[in-house]
Amino acid sequence: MITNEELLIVPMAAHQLILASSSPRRQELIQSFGLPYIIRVSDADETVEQKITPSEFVEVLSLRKAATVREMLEASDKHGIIIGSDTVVVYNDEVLGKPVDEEDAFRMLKAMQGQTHQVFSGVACVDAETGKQVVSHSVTNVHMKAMSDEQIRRYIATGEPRDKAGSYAIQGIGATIISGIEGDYFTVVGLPLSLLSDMLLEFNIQVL
Ligand SMILES: Cc1cn([C@H]2C[C@H](O)[C@@H](COP(=O)(O)OP(=O)(O)OP(=O)(O)O)O2)c(=O)[nH]c1=O
Repeated sequence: MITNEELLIVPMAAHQLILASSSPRRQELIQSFGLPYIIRVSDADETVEQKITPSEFVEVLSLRKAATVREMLEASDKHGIIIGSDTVVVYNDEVLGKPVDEEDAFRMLKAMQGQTHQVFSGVACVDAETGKQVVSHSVTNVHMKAMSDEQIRRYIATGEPRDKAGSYAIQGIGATIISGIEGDYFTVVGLPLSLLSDMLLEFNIQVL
């Protein structure tokens, strides 16, 4: 016979996170929760036509990534919480995504060196079964050291800037060009774990 206590535990254990991301960084970070998860990559269109603020932008895209995965799931697989996330760098009112090529990366790093920029990361949680949505974002200020053109070129030659918003990775050799941050580190890496754990509480998922 199943006791009431067991009944409380069973639905929690059955919870599953569905990470809607192709980003190896996000995949690594979600592992740290120690909860069962699977990955389903969304093919969401990442263009936004209307003029919106960076916080709206990352929230819209995070939700779109999660919602696209929900549409892709077979009815029988619609269990768990789908997590979508999007990260952009904002400097001088310009929203910087991933560089299109090395010149684009150079342009971004040249502008941001010696200055402070902001990193916005959005997170969307969507219940695969009910469609319930919770969306939020977090912002971190990042101070980048002054760099010569030669240093910027050397960094680009490492290949690290290629698939990163703002053309750098704080978790890689890019750490050496950052002098400090104000705010959450994981917001910069691309998945605000602290914010996400709070959001999951709204789906009765307790990370700790
Ligand atoms: C600023 C910064 C960004 N990034 C990365 C995180 C994201 O992978 C990427 C921003 O691109 P996104 O478009 O947010 O994500 P993605 O296309 O890589 O993955 P998906 O949409 O499938 O989830 O930049 C770092 O890894 N380190 C950093 O310091």
